[in-house]
Amino acid sequence: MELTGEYVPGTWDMSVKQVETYEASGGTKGTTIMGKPVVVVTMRGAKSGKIRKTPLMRVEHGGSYAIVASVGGRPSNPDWYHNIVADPEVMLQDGPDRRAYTARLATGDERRVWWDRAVEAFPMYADYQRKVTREIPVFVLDPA
Ligand SMILES: C[C@H](OP(=O)(O)OC[C@@H](O)[C@@H](O)[C@@H](O)Cn1c2nc(=O)[nH]c(=O)c-2cc2ccc(O)cc21)C(=O)N[C@@H](CCC(=O)N[C@@H](CCC(=O)O)C(=O)O)C(=O)O
Repeated sequence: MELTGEYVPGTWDMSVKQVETYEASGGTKGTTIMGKPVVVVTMRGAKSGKIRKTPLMRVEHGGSYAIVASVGGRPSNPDWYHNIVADPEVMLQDGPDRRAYTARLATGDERRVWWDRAVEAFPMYADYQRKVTREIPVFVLDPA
């Protein structure tokens, strides 16, 4: 189910520009960072109700994805974390493919499995986790 409403870009220029390039090229440009694949997740703002779009590392397995609220190892969760908690119905664009997913916070064994997949896809996640005391949240996105 498509998310409708006014898109309001975030405040990190790098992320905003990556979304613009990704979408303007139909998912053929701006699809990597540091040589690793990136997806774009569209969500609803928890406070504003506006449409928000966030580029995140691509972690995929069996048609489901994980998105990792690492924010480069900052001490607090990113704003987008609160959006997903408030409304788990998102769109995820992986290259040219854009589909609806339902997100859930991974815990216990499931988080361990997906965390390992995430670190395999983007090893810096392990460095980020070592830097912070918070347990970096991992959401699993299943096809809606
Ligand atoms: C800077 C802030 O963005 P943020 O949601 O905290 O997200 C910070 C970063 O995680 C975000 O920029 C990511 O795209 C960075 N990032 C990754 N960030 C990650 O956390 N994990 C990744 O795997 C990741 C990969 C990645 C790849 C490429 C790239 O270009 C960036 C990448 C922001 O733009 N805030 C807005 C508000 C955003 C928002 O969603 N507000 C909500 C309210 C949220 C709340 O309730 O607190 C609303 O509209 O209602 C603002 O201050 O105006």
